[in-house]
Amino acid sequence: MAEIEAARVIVTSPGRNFVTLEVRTKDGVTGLGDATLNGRELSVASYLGDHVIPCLIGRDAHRIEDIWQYLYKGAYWRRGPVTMTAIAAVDMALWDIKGKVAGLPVYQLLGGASREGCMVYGHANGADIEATIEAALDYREQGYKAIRLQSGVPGLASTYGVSKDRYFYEPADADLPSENLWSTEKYLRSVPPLFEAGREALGWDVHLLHDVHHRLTPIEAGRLGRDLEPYRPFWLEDATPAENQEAFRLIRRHTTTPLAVGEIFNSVHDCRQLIQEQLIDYVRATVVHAGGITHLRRIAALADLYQVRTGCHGATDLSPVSMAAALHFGLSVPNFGIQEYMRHTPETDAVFPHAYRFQDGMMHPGDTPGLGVGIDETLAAKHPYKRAYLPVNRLQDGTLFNW
Ligand SMILES: O=C(O)C(=O)C[C@H](O)[C@H](O)CO
Ligand SMILES: [Mg+2]
Repeated sequence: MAEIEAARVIVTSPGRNFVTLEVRTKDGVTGLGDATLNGRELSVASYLGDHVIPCLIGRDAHRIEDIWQYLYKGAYWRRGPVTMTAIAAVDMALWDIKGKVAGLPVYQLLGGASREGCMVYGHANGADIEATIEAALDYREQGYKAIRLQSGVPGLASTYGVSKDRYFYEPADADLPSENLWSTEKYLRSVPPLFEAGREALGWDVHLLHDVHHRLTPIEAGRLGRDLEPYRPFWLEDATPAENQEAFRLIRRHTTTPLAVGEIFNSVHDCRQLIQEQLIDYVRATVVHAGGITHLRRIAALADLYQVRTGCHGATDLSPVSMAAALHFGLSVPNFGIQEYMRHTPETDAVFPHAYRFQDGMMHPGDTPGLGVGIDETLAAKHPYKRAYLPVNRLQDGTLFNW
């Protein structure tokens, strides 16, 4: 028995907001879990502080599955990003504790390494094709084996995924949601030339990826997928909103470009049909928003039956605690595909010292017992919470559109 004596929520903003749960046992072992929900951070902090932590005190931290079921079924209100992020934070913290008590890195508790490291993809973006390709060449120089290409769209003032800073793209950019303008026609014309230039400059030994960010209808996505086929993209991400999972049947009918979706999923039920009908190739559900390591393993196990691989979300709003958990998961799971790696700023890395490392396009979680991430609370306290929102997106006639 590792009795839970206390738990608390730490909110810090070293360049961007992070919500972290710390769980402590009577023996003084602590575990960390990420509870960050971009733009809605304080709702999870309250869910944990007001409703979850009181139920944790006195429980056995080793009973990870039982506590997961207790928080999921016991709340009566199932699923949803706030609930599943809160459960994820508890789950990560408990795996961290179990690893520390066992003296083993979490991936060893999950069955051990299935590979030497996790292939990651970096983000190359630029205002135009030339700038994007220049950034991509830089990533290749650093050893990346997979690069996401996002470029400004000619005729549109700003485009999602294209930052002012070369390495540290931050989508939650304002105190109230900023507004982007969107034109599907202009966008659809801009992507094939980007990939043509990408193959010309980078050759064929690097994987190229692209994120549509839910902005196309299924038939438009089918056309884009088909137009990109000559350049063999690794995947086309979030081609259309996935609340209606059947929509992906229409895309599949028109293209063999591999499809990835799921960064906003929070449960296996969000992707059950997508997986069982083999409508996608990669599922992007992630540790922090899909119920922790415990639930993500369930999603991966279902996906494995249908030859769907993992491709976990890993943007900057997923804290280093999530990145570590994703790497322990990715190293162990049989059907790992790729891991997104959007680097954190040096300020974030200083608040969350970690054991994971990048080398030659691959990442490894390290062999420190537990997840291998700490929190420097003195430093964290110097970065108070600052409200920040993701932008909204409108068509040129003012219609609010998908983001
Ligand atoms: O990393 C990606 O693929 C994204 O689409 C980033 C998201 O916009 C971001 O994480 C939202 O919080
Ligand atoms: Mg995305």
